[in-house]
Amino acid sequence: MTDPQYRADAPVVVAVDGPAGSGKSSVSKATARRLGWAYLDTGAAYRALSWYVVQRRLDPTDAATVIDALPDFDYRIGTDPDTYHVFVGDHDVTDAIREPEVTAVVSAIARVPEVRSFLTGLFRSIVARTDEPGIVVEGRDITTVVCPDAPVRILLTADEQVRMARRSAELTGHSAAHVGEALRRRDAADSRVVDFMNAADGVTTVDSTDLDFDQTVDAVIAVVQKETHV
Ligand SMILES: Nc1ncnc2c1ncn2[C@@H]1O[C@H](COP(=O)(O)OP(=O)(O)OP(=O)(O)O)[C@@H](O)[C@H]1O
Ligand SMILES: Nc1ccn([C@@H]2O[C@H](COP(=O)(O)O)[C@@H](O)[C@H]2O)c(=O)n1
Repeated sequence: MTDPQYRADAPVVVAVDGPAGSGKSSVSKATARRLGWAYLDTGAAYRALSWYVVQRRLDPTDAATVIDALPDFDYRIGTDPDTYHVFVGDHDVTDAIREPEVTAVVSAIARVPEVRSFLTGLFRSIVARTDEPGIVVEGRDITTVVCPDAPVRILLTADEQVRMARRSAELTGHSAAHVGEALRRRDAADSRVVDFMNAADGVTTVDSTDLDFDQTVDAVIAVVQKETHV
């Protein structure tokens, strides 16, 4: 019997994983824009849930409390790379979810299995509802858990020192040492939950250590073209 979720015009999925600061969001967004496809930032959902928990003055380290918050978590995200916005209820949290207070607690929220399965379901339904011919989906477990059957699966990486330097260049008012330490700590915590440092079978590694931004987007698009002939 045909899967009821099957659509003959289902979007081509480009799954992108990688560590913090590897360029997943910016490179995936630029790739989607160049292809005229949709873009889904999955980290934004983990961040928005963290924002919601902090706003409600709940304890982000208490898994039961976080799980109890899920049914009321009213989350919406745009998938147009040019008009990308994130909402929780009526609040536009697009900028707020990038604040260091939110980033500091997101790994604790992301390690809760019930949170992961709730958000994985949400991501899959957003992908299934995409009207564009393709969608670039980026995060930590897209190539392995969320969309393991995607025709294009990429691990986007760069040396830790390079990632730290790129991240601290965009955060004014924070010391490079502090930014670097926060990035390293978050990667260490996140890698206990999912492996985004090593490419799973069939996943292509794009290492941007020695590439500039445009060269990295070109490299990702070359993988998409090779795998899908678009
Ligand atoms: N190849 C590159 N050359 C130079 N700068 C880059 C390159 N790729 C990404 N950047 C820059 O590095 C910074 C981090 O990129 P981005 O925010 O996209 O990373 P990320 O992997 O999504 O990080 P996080 O997981 O922490 O959200 C951005 O300022 C981005 O413009
Ligand atoms: N597929 C994903 C995506 C993200 N996370 C968690 O969210 C945090 C924020 O992600 P960014 O990509 O916006 O930096 C990240 O540190 C992870 O804790 C995840 O677990 N799985």
